[in-house]
Amino acid sequence: MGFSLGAFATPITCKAVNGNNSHALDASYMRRAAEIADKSAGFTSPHPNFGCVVVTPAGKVAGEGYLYAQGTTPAEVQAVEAAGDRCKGATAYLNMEPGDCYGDRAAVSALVQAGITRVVVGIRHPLQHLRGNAIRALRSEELQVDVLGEDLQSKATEEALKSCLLVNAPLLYRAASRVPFSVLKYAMTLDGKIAASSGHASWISSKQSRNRVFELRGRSDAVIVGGNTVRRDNPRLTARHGGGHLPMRIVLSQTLNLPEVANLWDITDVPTIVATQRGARKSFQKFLASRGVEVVEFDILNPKDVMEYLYDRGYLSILWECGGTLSASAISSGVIHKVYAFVAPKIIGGKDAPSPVGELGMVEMTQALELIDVCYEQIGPDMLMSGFLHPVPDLTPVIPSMEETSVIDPTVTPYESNIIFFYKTWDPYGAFSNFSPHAIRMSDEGGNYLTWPSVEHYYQAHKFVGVNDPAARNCVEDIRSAKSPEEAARMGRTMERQRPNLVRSHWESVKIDVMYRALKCKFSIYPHLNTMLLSTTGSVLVEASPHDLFWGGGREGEGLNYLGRLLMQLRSEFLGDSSTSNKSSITHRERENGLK
Ligand SMILES: NC(=O)C1=CN([C@@H]2O[C@H](COP(=O)(O)OP(=O)(O)OC[C@H]3O[C@@H](n4cnc5c(N)ncnc54)[C@H](OP(=O)(O)O)[C@@H]3O)[C@@H](O)[C@H]2O)C=CC1
Ligand SMILES: Nc1c(N[C@@H]2O[C@H](COP(=O)(O)O)[C@@H](O)[C@H]2O)[nH]c(=O)[nH]c1=O
Repeated sequence: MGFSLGAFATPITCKAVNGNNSHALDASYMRRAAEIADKSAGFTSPHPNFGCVVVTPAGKVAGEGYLYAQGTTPAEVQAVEAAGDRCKGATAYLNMEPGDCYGDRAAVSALVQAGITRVVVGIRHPLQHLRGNAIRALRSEELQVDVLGEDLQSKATEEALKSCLLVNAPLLYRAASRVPFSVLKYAMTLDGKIAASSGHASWISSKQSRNRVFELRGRSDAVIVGGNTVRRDNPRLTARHGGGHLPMRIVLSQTLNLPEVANLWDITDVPTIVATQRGARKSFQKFLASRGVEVVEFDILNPKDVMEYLYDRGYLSILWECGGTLSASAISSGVIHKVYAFVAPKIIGGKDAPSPVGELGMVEMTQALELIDVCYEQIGPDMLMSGFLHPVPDLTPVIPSMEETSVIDPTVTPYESNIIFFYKTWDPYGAFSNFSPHAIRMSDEGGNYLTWPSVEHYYQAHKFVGVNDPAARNCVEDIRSAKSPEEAARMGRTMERQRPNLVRSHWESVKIDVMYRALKCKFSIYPHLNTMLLSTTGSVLVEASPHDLFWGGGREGEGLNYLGRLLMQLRSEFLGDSSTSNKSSITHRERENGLK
């Protein structure tokens, strides 16, 4: 579950009373909203893709609209304008909750003023500071708002939800993983070669396939190749499909041993960045700069650091059009999310002819990376196979509904709740951190009381408690005597990774209760901590850990914030507001998915 103030602040006045039939209709209009949202992807600089479909009570589509580019007329405004009077009592389908970056409520106002009475939302806005705002505003205007996966749950709506996730996959990856969405594309012969053994590669795929590549480039913020591809192919890397967005071109070259004459140094139509190793060929760097090519130096040039850098520059999606050496490095670094393989019905042979992915260090077929959500499409004579290496992050079902929030802590009011962030122990509410130096005394399995230097010590050690193996028992003792909470965390995580056989069975399903017990003890035995916790009544508590997406809230609200939730639950119990007092009442369908 992800956390957002918007989610906590959503009242439960509007629950859909829908049968499966109406779910199927909702799903089909929502798929249409996602389909039209996607229209802008090829023509504008990448941005969230919004689509809106207005449907009358009689089931007729009265108006449609999609956002052409950031700052242009919102999809919702266009759709209600197109529908005119037929908006009265109609339903609006939005693939994504509108963003409200600058307090601009144009989308919400248009729906309200047009007389729309029901809004179906595909996914909540993935960015935490925008998530839930528009939904809350619409509900406060008495519109019925149904969110897929929250208010509407069925096979049909699941499929529609998927199309909403796909149409904004780059934004979701960016929000969840803090890297741009990366697609590896290559063209290969039927015998798996991306060039002849001479290195010659133009062309493997057909003209139709290459036109599709232009479209893919037009959907991306940048296209990446390695130095060898520049030397070998002298590519242009432009999107030549008749107008639209032109991606930035990026060359990754460690040696900077690149030709002085190259199409990529002509930046008349589109800029080029060369990413290189610090200090490489300074004279050539100067030459590139004189041509207007930007050079960015990295201490160690590797795909991960380059992706983090591009994330910081605000990039959403990257197309990798490199050869096998660089693609292997990118895949090994975990930065590639999706693959597009164009397979041409040609055989070139050649034992030294390059293949699309170089060395990954795998030796058994069982280690092979399996693509998910695979699609097959014939393009001219070629076959295009595409699929994901990582699942598209689904932030929607991880947002707690208001009911769940009320169960966790009834003191949190639907509107205008404050958020109190805590993380490092020296922060104002740092004592809420599990690393705070507050020892706890807890009874073990045999009923004997043991002292643990911090909640973190207790939590980490309990990964190995009850396992009938002397190594596990040693592990528990070693963690208990760790010098610091940091040390305990490091030991627990390392041991869990290196010796998974020592981890107690069902750890994933008991870990919340383990944490709950430790926290309950900590906030019961230290009166000043108890007072501090109660002083936060009415506020949402969030552990602002950017790394831990299970116990923490993540950098952009994408984390599940279980630590914050448990503290709110305890606060509520201490106030006598909840009947649950012996164990964590957080019963969550994602409990078993969390990682720490
Ligand atoms: N059919 C197709 O779809 C495609 C075919 N090709 C063909 O592939 C061949 C080139 O393949 P290949 O040499 O693998 O491709 P690349 O040039 O795309 O990648 C390798 C180069 O990337 C640079 N690089 C920077 N950082 C790294 C890193 N961390 N790990 C690895 N490389 C890094 C190096 O450049 P430097 O040496 O300058 O330091 C390295 O030589 C050519 O024959 C080309 O025609 C290429 C792309 C697509
Ligand atoms: N050979 C080959 C591809 N090669 C890729 O396309 C680049 C050339 O792009 P451009 O100069 O813009 O036309 C080249 O450097 C390599 O990255 N792509 C394909 O779709 N099919 C093909 O058969």
